[in-house]
This record gives sequence, C-alpha cells and structure tokens, in this order.
Amino acid sequence: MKIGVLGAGAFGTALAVALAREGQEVGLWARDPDQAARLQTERRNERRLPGVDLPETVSVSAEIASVAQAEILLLAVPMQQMAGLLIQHRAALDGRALIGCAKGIDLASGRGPTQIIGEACPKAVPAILTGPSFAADIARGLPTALTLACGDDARGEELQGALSTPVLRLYRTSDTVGAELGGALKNVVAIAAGVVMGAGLGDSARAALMTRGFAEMNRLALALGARAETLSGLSGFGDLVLTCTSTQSRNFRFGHALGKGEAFDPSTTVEGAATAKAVSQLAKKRGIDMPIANMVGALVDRNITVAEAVSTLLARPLRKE
Ligand SMILES: NC(=O)C1=CN([C@@H]2O[C@H](COP(=O)(O)OP(=O)(O)OC[C@H]3O[C@@H](n4cnc5c(N)ncnc54)[C@H](OP(=O)(O)O)[C@@H]3O)[C@@H](O)[C@H]2O)C=CC1
Ligand SMILES: O=C(CO)COP(=O)(O)O
Repeated sequence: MKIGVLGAGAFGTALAVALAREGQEVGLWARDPDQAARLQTERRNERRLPGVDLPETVSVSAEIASVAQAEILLLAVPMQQMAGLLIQHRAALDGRALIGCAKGIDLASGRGPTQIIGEACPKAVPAILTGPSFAADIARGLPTALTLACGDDARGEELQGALSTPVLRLYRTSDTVGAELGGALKNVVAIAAGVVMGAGLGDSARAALMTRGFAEMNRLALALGARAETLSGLSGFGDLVLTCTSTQSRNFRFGHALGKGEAFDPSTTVEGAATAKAVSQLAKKRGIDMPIANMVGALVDRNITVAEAVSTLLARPLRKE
C-alpha cells in the first residue's frame, strides 16, 4: 500500500524513513517548494532530523495532490496547524485514511485530531498514531511501540498491519478519545516536569508531579469518554514517562527553561503550550479540577512566576489520594 506523509518535520521525516526502510514507497509532502526540492536532491533533512539519510523509496514533493494519491496519509504537522491544512486541501484529502500524528488539542475548537479530521473531511477514515517515540529514535531504527487508534476496528487492523515494522510495533485500539487525550495531556505535564527540574526542586518532586499529573489526565479523559486502560497504556502512561524524563523532549526542555528563567527558541514546536490552555478551557466548562494544566497555561502566558506557581500547588488543601 502506498503511504503519504504530510509534513516534513522531524516526525514526518522519521516515519517516512522507517517505513521506506521496509521497502514501502513513501511520498513526503513539504509545503515549501524550495525545501521539498532540497530534500529530494540532498536526501537529508538537516534542519529537522539531522544525520539521517532518506532511503531511495522516499520521494519528496511540494505537490500535495500527488502525495495525497496514496491510500494511507499520515498528518505530521503541529496540532494548531492541522485544521487549516485539512480545510485548505479538503478536495485532495477527503475519502482517504487520514492518520493524525499530532499530540495536542486545537485551541480554537477544543477538539483533538480525529474529530478535526472527521469534521473537515467527512468521507475520510480518521485515525491517530501516538505513543512514546522520539523522531530521532525511530529514524535510527531503535525499537519503539506506539498506539494506532481507529474508531472502525477493521480499518484499524489494516492500518496497524500496513504501518508496523519489525522495530516500529503498533498496538491497536478503537478508543480514539483516550489515545489522543493521553498524547495531548502528557505534553502539558512534561512542561510542568521540566519546570520542576529547571527550578531545582528535585527528582522526588518530579515523581510527585508526574503522579498527580497522571491523575489529572485521567480525570479529564474519563469525563470526555476515554477508557481507563487506554490512559494506562502506551499513549498515556507510556508517553508521560518518556516525555517527563528525557531531555530529548521539547516540551520538557521548554519547561526546564521556564523553571530556570532562561530563553527558549520560539520556533521550536512545543505542543503542550497551546494545549495547556485548550485543556484548561475544556476542564473549566465541565467543572473538572486541573491544577497542573492551569499552572502551565498561566506560566506560558507569563501570568504567574515560577515561584508563585510552585507555592500555589504546594498550598493546595491536603486531601485523599
Ligand atoms: N518529534 C518527535 O519526536 C515527535 C513528534 N510528534 C508530534 O508530531 C507533530 C509534528 O511534530 P514535529 O514533526 O516534531 O515538528 P517539527 O517542528 O519538527 O516540524 C513541523 C513540520 O510541520 C510543518 N508545518 C507547520 N505548519 C504547517 C502547515 N500549515 N502546513 C503544512 N506543513 C506545516 C513544518 O513546515 P515548515 O518547515 O515549512 O515550517 C514542519 O515541517 C507534533 O504534534 C508532535 O507532538 C509525535 C511523536 C514524536
Ligand atoms: O511526543 C514525543 C515523544 O513521544 C515527542 O515529545 P516532544 O514533542 O516533547 O519533543
């Protein structure tokens, strides 16, 4: 089955490389014609995924209509860009299997990837690929396990088969809500974990933050219809652990810089920043307590200082676990 990847960033390029290494023909779409031409001739994406060669079976193009002819399309653009991309290119994309790879919630609509896909492209088969996996690890061929969530389990099984490789192992679920909320919320907690470490609060405080963050993830996700086992799986707990404990994570590094009072490159993709605000809004509407997400949203907007955020969290009333 031919596969198309829309978005030639770190993750899109890594997925294209991993699938092409298994002999798959992969079309990779970069929106900028100059960048597409450079990748196609140089066979490298030095800006987003340095040091990785593109296999011969990857062809890079800025023509979305040609890449979109593939049966399966992976949408590897940042969350806040996904709705615009789908609406702009609906004619080319509707009716395909469209697999969201972004980890976040759209700030304007409060929706996750599969709902955004379903609304923009009503004839598409919406799915999501998520779980603990750094682009650089995938590109190096290191073993990774991810979650493929599709509401239509029969189509999900086809996609699972088409996108798995011996080292990229996909587990399957029909719980799209749980899979996408796990991936979105763990980025918010990872920013908070970075703040804790950057502010010098220590490993014990990070473990406490991760645990309370996981409780918070469950509270919102279950209220929105997710299954508890999805949150405990790769797309929730698994990715929470990875992202809160690795300096490879951009969300963690962004939080670390906040905690230390250092600057951070604004061109870096940090999905948890907008998503913190999106989930705070979702939770507020439902009366759900999300102190960590609220704190991250306020820090991102510079409405509070790190010292104020820490003392607010520590001053919360003592309660049952
Ligand atoms: N990197 C990782 O390890 C992983 C990332 N993800 C998820 O994948 C998603 C993408 O992240 P990642 O690839 O790392 O991000 P990058 O910052 O590396 O790349 C983002 C890419 O999206 C492109 N892009 C941005 N806006 C648009 C648009 N409107 N239309 C078309 N293309 C656009 C950018 O193009 P341009 O260069 O022209 O700006 C760039 O190629 C995120 O949601 C992230 O959470 C998931 C798992 C792992
Ligand atoms: O989602 C990821 C790993 O699973 C990548 O995390 P960052 O976006 O924080 O780099």
